[in-house]
Amino acid sequence: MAAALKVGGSTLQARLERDVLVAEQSGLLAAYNAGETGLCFGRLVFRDGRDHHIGRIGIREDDAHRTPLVVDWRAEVARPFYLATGHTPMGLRRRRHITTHGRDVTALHDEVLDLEDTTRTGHESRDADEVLLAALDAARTGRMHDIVQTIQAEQDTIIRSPHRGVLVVEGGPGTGKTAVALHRAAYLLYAHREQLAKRAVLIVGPNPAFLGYIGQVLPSLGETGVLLATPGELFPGVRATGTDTPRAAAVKGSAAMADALAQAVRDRQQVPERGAPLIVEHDDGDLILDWDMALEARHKARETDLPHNLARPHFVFRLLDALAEQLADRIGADPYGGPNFLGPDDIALLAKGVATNPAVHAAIDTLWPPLTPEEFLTDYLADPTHLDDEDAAAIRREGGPWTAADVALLDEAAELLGEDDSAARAREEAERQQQIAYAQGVLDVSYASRTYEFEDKEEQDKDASEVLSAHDIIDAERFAERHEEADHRSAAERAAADRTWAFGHIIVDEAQELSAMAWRLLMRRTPSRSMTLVGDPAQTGDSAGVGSWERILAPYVQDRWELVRLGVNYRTPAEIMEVAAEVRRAHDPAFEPPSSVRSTGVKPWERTVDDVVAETVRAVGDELPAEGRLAVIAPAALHPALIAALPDAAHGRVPDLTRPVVLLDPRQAKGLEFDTVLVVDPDAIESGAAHGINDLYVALTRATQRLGVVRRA
Ligand SMILES: Nc1ncnc2c1ncn2[C@@H]1O[C@H](COP(=O)(O)OP(=O)(O)OP(=O)(O)O)[C@@H](O)[C@H]1O
Repeated sequence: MAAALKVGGSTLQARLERDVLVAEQSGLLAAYNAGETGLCFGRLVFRDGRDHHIGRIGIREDDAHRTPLVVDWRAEVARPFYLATGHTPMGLRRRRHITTHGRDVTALHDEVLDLEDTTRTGHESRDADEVLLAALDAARTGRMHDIVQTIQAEQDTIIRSPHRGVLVVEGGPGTGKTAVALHRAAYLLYAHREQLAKRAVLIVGPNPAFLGYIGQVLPSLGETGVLLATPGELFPGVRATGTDTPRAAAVKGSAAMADALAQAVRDRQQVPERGAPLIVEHDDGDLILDWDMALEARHKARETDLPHNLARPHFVFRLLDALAEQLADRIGADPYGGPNFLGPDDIALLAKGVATNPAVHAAIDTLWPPLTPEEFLTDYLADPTHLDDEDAAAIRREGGPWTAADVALLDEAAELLGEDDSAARAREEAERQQQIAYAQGVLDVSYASRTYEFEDKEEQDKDASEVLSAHDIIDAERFAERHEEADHRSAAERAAADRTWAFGHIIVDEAQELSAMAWRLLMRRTPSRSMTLVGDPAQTGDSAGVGSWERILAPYVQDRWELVRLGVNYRTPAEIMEVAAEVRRAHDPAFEPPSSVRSTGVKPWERTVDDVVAETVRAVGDELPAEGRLAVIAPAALHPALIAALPDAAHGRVPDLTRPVVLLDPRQAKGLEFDTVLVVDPDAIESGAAHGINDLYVALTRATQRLGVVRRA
């Protein structure tokens, strides 16, 4: 790859070749890297003698038949690895789990599924879940790992679901929703490589720390055609660094904003006041742009139903015509009432004068200005209209950085405004013509070399006529287009820079957190409506439930969506889950958490103290695992004191989760997990936000081993 990147040359041909090479090499590199960890993790021996090794990627022998050596876990033939049971062995005689460390095999676990088979390997395990439990018990690293070795049957069904529309995956904490969604992306990329590699997959997660946490999973499976983004990163060129009050975010996210913005765009299409026309100085006499004239032009422009910037030329041309006509009428008028003195040439000349007068354009611009989404929204937020007074006050802002909620509004504005890209298109067309000329040159060279190749041959003419050269089957225009297709960055990179990109599939984690305006944005990014949504009503700020999925999805897909549920908690041991469930039961006595797949025998502790910071520091000292990670989850207000007292803890907007101790607020902790978790001042977390109980529930369910609660006296 390094060599490929160094390939010099500024010609189009050299650049194309380099880009193709780099794309190829980076794909290969991802596959090789994936191969370094757990390349092969399973083996299936069938009763009929078939014997397959299963791995993260498929590998074939370099023989004439390209014999499979390792079968990709996503292939149909690998399915019994995840689904076969003693009850339904799916033709299996035995299933082996192979555990490796680097290039060494460190453990083998065999399961015999054919009871008549009496041969033994000595690796038979008594507990079928041994490999799963070992994976769940392992020390955390601060990065999510793939689960291909231990995908459970209920998860496998979702990962391979043939459903083409919107699939909603619901489940309590730690049920593997995120893991399943990521593996589904990997599966879809495998099963529909043709469509998806070109269109890329978008994964939307709640915050940058979470994206950092899950970012390695797909590359570790050899998949790179994926773009990860938070909802605040979905408008190319804009970085959302500001924050909104919860009230402002709620107003900006509400569906009513779509109408308000549409109205506000119409407000920017003005006409002069009646009786107060605009007077424009012009060499051939002042021009009078009045109410009537502008109203007629605006009516015609709006009739096109085009977005603001695209309808604008219609408005401009109508007015230019009307003003030229006004001038002609005035100059050429016959005082005795006869026909106009001016001939068509004179009129054309007058029209040209009007159309090239900058003052005319400046006047028209004040009525129907060309607008960028950024300009428009900045103005709108300074003086929000078409909202009730309280809502308007909540979002009013003069300048300042963009927020995540603004991003959906910018996208909405971009739709309403449209982009007048005629200048850019003219440039592109000129470039295309250049490429065609270049391609013609290449074809001419190939034609010349064809004659040369056959020069020595006796029956030169006959042979030559039977051999098709590039020249015979392709013309210069098509040749140029082909090169253009092979050109450029990866699909994911192109997608990241293009607001109008249509993704092949979108995965949304914490989907119930998204606002109505954010849904509008995401739906525009996936015209095919191929999506996997992940959420848990009990962990989100919304009063959710199936009803809310229907409310969100029905406007876009009617009833073409499917809900699946996961019911087993793989992360949190039973002891911790009991504490978390108790907290919820105080509000909802019937609450049932997902059942934990394991228990550790370690009970969570709780201490009530006056000085929560000092107690937290002591607890960090006591609880810090020898291996693995510890998180302190505390309300944001306590962070300055905790940062001072725990100087080694990672903290901030995107904390480094691979450090031994990390300080987070409850919202940042969403989706993450740690060996040990200390929850500080739970009462403040619970009362700190509208759905504080959900935030506390999230905080209490992040640990894989130990939980401590430091309560304020
Ligand atoms: N089949 C499995 N094999 C091994 N580990 C698994 C399996 N399923 C889930 N896990 C592990 O369980 C943990 C929880 O998974 P994940 O984060 O996907 O859950 P979640 O439902 O998204 O949780 P939350 O809603 O609480 O964020 C992860 O460490 C994941 O790797």
